[in-house]
Amino acid sequence: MVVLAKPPALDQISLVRSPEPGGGSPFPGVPAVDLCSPGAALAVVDACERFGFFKVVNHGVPAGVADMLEAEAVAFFARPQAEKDASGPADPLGYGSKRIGRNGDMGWLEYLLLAVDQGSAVSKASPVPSSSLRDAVNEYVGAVRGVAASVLEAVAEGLGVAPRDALSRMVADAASDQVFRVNHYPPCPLLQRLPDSCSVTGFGEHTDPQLVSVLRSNGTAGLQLALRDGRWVPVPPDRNAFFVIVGDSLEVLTNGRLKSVRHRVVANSLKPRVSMIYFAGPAPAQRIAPLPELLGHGEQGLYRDFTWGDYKKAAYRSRLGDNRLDPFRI
Ligand SMILES: C=C1C[C@]23C[C@@]1(O)CC[C@H]2[C@@]12CC[C@H](O)[C@@](C)(C(=O)O1)[C@H]2[C@@H]3C(=O)O
Ligand SMILES: O=C(O)CCC(=O)C(=O)O
Ligand SMILES: [Fe+2]
Repeated sequence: MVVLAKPPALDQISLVRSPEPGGGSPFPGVPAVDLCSPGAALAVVDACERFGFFKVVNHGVPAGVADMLEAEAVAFFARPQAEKDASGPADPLGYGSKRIGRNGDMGWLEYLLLAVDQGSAVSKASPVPSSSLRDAVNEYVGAVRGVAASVLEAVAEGLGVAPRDALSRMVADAASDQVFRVNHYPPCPLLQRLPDSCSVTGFGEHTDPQLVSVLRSNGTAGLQLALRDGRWVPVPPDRNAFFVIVGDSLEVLTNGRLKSVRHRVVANSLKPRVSMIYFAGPAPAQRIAPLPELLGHGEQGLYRDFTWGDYKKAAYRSRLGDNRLDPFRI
């Protein structure tokens, strides 16, 4: 047996095996959908059923909106540690470094986690380090929540659910629980001392609890997703697209027809990765149960009744990699 000596800086961070090529059917690549094209609704549902993941292209959000936020984020993460720590520790909101959540998960990253108001502005409760960063987040979130709404409308239409806003209105609700996160994965030169088959965990494998998450990153690779057969595949970065991730709540609302997707980020030895993710969650009182149109006559839902508030509370007690839906399955 080969025993790997981990450099001390990585002591508490797990190593991951790099995806191995071969086995299973070949991954045809991440589906790309133009939400304005004819057939978009069916393409969205097909991608969500097969992968729980796709990318939105030709989305109409000006590149400058994301670039401005990325520049602000890079400037913030370059500040002295003590200044960044003044916006933390993340519990759950604010600046966090290496620790993810409250239950011992660790990754090679630092981040800012913020709550978003209905006016798509960062909520007053979130510790935002500067007014220029706040302005950039507000402008970006204002645009990206429109993408999330269009995706949820396409899902409803593609599944034949009426009205078309049956899902998107859960996120538009005045009390909806929207979260925004900027992750910075610094280069991890220590990786070069590990065998090629090994990587360092940036963000450990997990599913997102919300309905959908909309992710945009810079051009640095690292995101991977688990295919339905359990194989991990890398997602080529595309700074001009938004990646959409199906979350646990959408899985339940569609009675398992769309399944949430496990994903993770591995560290890069040379280049920093910056990602920004908008998590579209419903109001705490929202009942998360299969939409009646998606249940056949007399068919039972696969999950016991719960509200988003119940689920979020349970999620925050879980470890990142736990299968959080399991206790809710009938
Ligand atoms: C370990 C954890 C971090 C997390 C809360 C949790 O207890 C389990 C879910 C995690 C997750 C994953 C998706 C999002 O990044 C996130 C903000 C969320 O809503 O659920 C994180 C939570 C977090 O980092 O606080
Ligand atoms: O940083 C990334 O690319 C993905 C992070 C992620 O999955 C998350 O924050 O939930
Ligand atoms: Fe995630």
